[in-house]
Amino acid sequence: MFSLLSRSAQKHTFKAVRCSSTKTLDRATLTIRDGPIFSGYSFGADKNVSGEAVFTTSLVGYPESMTDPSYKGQIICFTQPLIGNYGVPSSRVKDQYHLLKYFESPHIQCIGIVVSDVAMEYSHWTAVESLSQWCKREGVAAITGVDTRALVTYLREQGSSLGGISIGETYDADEDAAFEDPSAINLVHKVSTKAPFHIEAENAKSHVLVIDCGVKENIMRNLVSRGASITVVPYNYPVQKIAQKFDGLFITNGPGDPTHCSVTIHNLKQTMDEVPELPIMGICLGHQLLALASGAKTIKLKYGNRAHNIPTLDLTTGQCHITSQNHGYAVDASTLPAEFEQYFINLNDQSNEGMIHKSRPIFSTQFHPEAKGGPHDTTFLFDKFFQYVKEYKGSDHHNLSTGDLLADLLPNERVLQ
Ligand SMILES: NC(=O)CC[C@H](N)C(=O)O
Repeated sequence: MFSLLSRSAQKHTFKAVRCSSTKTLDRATLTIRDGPIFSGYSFGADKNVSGEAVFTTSLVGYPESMTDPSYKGQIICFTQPLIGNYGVPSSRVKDQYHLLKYFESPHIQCIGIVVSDVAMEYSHWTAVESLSQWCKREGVAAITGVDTRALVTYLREQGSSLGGISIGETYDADEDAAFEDPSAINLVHKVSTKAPFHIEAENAKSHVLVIDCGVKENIMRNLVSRGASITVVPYNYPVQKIAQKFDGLFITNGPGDPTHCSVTIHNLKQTMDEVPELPIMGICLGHQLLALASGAKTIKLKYGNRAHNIPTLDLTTGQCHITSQNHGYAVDASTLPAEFEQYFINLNDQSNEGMIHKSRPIFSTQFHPEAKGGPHDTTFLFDKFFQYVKEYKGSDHHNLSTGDLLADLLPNERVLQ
């Protein structure tokens, strides 16, 4: 059994664990700030990186997770011991909505990955390259041969930590480069669209405004496939000025500390004040921003929740759903304002997983109902949102006058379809 002493007291070093394909690979080291050091082998870009080291226990879905903009600036450790065996599909394949079929964004968003044993050979009918080739091509550091059980034990005991991957034969732990802390900056600014764009649904039944804080393709797919045309705007777009022209408002997932998005929080608050009947749904960062705009507070969790099988209780029905999650922050349920109630709670750590307005068509979830890949237990929440949209469209409150909206909104639009 290893002892997990702080690095100032003792730098605990783990030798590379046995893994396949190491003969041809360069040495690499994963260092946790004030924590252990792991020797391994590089199978990605020849590049030293640092960021927040987080772990996910999902068994599949590494292409989707690595392209999820919510992982921006993070080093993902996969606890599933063998990663890469089904290769990587093409980023060029699109679906009928012109959305990426296999990825959540066009590029890898995390800065590095850590695995116990990478599969350099792969087999899958959609695969066009190996995980190693993809990481190299995208400039992402990757280390194999790491005792991921020891790493996760450390992260669970000490909490989220900064880490660095360095490539090379010799590594001197005393010459650590400064660790970059991605939570110190507004990562949403890096991943949000720079200009509004529009996706027209065939035989559109509604028009939804989407605030892009780092949107996943499958969130847009879940909206458009339900007959909604969507207009997607940057995270800092003054949505309060145009919200009354839409049938609903959606706030997406995104990276980093939600409190950095003060402009989005301000805009959301004004929108809720000025268009009180507007249906609103938020996911993950979208949930946190909606909570902050309503007056609640967020907290940083010790090590976050990243998995595809987290049990979550729906407090309105008593039903448990298995959910996909990827977050390091959470809404402090004790600070929810009186007009909201908790919607879901996490059955592992009791943290807040959603809120719902007591009288208005507004709700949000910390977990991911769009979950790609899977599970799909909670996609009914998109149907709930569109039920709200339908009722709003049929109500007196909503005088839709789209008119020249798109022309005003999208001077240099990227209209898809
Ligand atoms: N997936 C997300 O939207 C993540 C939300 C936020 N960045 C967090 O880590 O809590």
